[in-house]
Amino acid sequence: MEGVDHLAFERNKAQFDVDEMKIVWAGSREDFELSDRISRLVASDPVFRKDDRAALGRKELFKNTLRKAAHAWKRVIELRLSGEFSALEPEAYKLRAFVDQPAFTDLHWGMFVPAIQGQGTDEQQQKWLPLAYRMQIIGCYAQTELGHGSNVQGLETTATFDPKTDEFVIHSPTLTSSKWWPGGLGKVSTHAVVYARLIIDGQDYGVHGFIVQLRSLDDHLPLPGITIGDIGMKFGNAAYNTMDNGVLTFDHVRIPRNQMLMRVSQVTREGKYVHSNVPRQLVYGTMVYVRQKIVADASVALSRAVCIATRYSAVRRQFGSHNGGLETQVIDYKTQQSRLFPLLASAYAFRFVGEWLLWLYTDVTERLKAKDFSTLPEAHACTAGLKSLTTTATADGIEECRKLCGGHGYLCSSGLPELFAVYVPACTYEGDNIVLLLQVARHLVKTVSQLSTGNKPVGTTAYMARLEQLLQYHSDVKKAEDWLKPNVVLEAFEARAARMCVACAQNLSKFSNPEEGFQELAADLVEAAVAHCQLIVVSNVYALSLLHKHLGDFISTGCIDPKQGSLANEQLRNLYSQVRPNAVALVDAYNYTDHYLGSILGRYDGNVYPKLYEEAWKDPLNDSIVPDGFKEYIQPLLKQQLRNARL
Ligand SMILES: CCCCCCCC/C=C\CCCCCC(=O)SCCNC(=O)CCNC(=O)[C@H](O)C(C)(C)COP(=O)(O)OP(=O)(O)OC[C@H]1O[C@@H](n2cnc3c(N)ncnc32)[C@H](O)[C@@H]1OP(=O)(O)O
Ligand SMILES: Cc1cc2nc3c(=O)[nH]c(=O)nc-3n(C[C@H](O)[C@H](O)[C@H](O)COP(=O)(O)OP(=O)(O)OC[C@H]3O[C@@H](n4cnc5c(N)ncnc54)[C@H](O)[C@@H]3O)c2cc1C
Repeated sequence: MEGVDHLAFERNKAQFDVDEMKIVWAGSREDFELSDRISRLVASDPVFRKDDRAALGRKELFKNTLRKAAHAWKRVIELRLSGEFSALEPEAYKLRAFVDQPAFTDLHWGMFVPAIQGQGTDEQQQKWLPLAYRMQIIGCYAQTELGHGSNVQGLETTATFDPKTDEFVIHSPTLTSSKWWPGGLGKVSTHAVVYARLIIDGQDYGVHGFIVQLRSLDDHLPLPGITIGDIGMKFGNAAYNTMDNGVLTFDHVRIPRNQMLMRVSQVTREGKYVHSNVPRQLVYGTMVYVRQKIVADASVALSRAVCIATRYSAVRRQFGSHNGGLETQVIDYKTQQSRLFPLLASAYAFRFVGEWLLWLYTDVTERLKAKDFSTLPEAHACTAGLKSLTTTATADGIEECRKLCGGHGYLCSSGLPELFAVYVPACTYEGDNIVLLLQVARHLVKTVSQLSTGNKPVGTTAYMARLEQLLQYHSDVKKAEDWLKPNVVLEAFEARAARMCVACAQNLSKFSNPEEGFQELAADLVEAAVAHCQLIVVSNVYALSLLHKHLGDFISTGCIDPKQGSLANEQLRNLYSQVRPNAVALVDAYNYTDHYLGSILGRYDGNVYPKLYEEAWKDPLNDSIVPDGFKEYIQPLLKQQLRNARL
């Protein structure tokens, strides 16, 4: 029934103030009001409709994306959403988020602009940023090649300095050096920040960034020497196919010398290479920025899936009917709770860890401006590790939510297949998750090895300073409620991470060649890195379900014994019972519109069955009663069977 709240009985059970929780989730009252206003604005605009997306072919889908991006930009300007003429303002960023369709603009604003801001000199910023802010040029981030993505130092594209003309010659010497993957490159970008090996007088100075114009600003055709196109359909139907991930090769393309991004190092008119007194890793700065953004976005994607699965689990009933009464809501099954509630808790935990990481990133940015590079390794390890941890958990969590919705979760109208397909590449882009965990492991092993030299660990590794105590630690939990004390949980996680790191460091020391040892022990190192990253995010329910999931680690490192493991599980069951009456209210606190959720199963009013039924009839296959192809392919079969039957 329209207008009836089928979930009202669930909402009435809530034991907390949902409106207050909406503000906690949003970050502040101001943020809440902004999100609320912009999400409604997007939901009520027919151009931003997305319920028809799954049935569109690639070309229509792409054109639809261009239309939405252009309309979003128009809205930003018309409504003066941002004080400045830029889509980097929070209002414009939210508008893009609620439009919910990946587009070239993500890479323009999310990587091209930040690359110039972070690696361009003041002069370069003054020249390029106003053009980019007004979208008079559209840029992408062209780093990955057909042959190399993770190994940035292995890139093959060359930028050779020509002192005669004061230019760089950008060239793709091999097939594997073709740029491959950059979003926005395939069909839209006029410019790119291209990462290439700098060659001066035959000497290779490693990978640097260059601003290169790709297409004419008049007719959009590729400039001479440039071959460019889309790399083809990707996983899922609509999903990430709204994006024109591209291929690009250069045949001796010339650009002026001043288009090398020169904040970190410079090439003079005479062809002299000058490296500023800053770490070369600043060339990787854009990746650090985007990894932090990806962590902040993980809670959004996971919370959408959890919202759908929670509401639907309260609507869906199976078994348990007595005397013709109602069947049991599937959310009341303990197995459903043990799969769903840790994800609900994770979404909240990731929301808060995202805020913390933004603080850390802002802090390191301020320090870098003051030429203090001391916290850069910590910022790199935290952004890399948390990007890996949160995207893996979110991708797995979305898929779990699909299963939690049974068969109907497999329908596109549940919103879950597309959410999964659009999200899962986050485990790969901006750094493959395993490759990033190995970076964290390097940081941890280094921290452990420096303890003997008296180096005091700081930031998220500060717990290592208490190594002796953590190596002696054994949990003193005696009853289930003891696991409710935050300190008890935290210490167990600290001891587990510390012991796993120390074990890795000890095993590494047995190798005469440390690099060989690192390769050999990589799987253990990744597990130690995960333990460290989980320590960063632990909080009550979330922590206990993790402890239960990784019980083997906690017992084998001697932090807790099997009895204490069972007590944690007992406490977890108690906590699930406490979450149960609040579950629907906890997902209401995300304040998502039905437009944004894009899911019949997750509708706010819980009116699932009539709407599912209605939606099925909208499928293009139901446009005709007898399908196209009947006469050619089905009828002859049927007739033949009839003939055979007569024989
Ligand atoms: C409206 C706005 C919308 C905004 C939306 C934004 C969100 C957009 C979302 C989605 C769009 C999709 C975007 C996808 C884009 C991409 O994928 S771009 C390509 C990304 N590529 C990668 O991430 C490549 C991964 N590989 C690497 O990062 C590196 O190659 C490596 C770190 C794995 C190894 O680098 P290498 O130079 O070989 O380093 P090592 O020898 O291992 O280490 C040397 C030292 O450098 C330190 N280090 C490494 N990286 C960094 C860093 N980023 N920052 C600081 N320091 C770093 C490392 O720890 C070593 O230190 P020590 O010598 O002290 O041990
Ligand atoms: C949707 C999408 C959008 C993208 N957008 C952009 C973009 O805008 N710009 C851009 O430049 N790039 C972009 N990329 C490329 C992306 O950054 C790379 O794909 C990513 O960094 C992974 O690199 P790779 O593909 O080389 O993976 P590989 O490194 O080839 O990974 C293959 C396997 O090898 C393993 N592996 C690799 N190295 C190691 C190691 N040292 N130790 C152990 N295992 C290892 C990995 O774990 C993985 O299992 C995008 C990719 C995708 C999927």
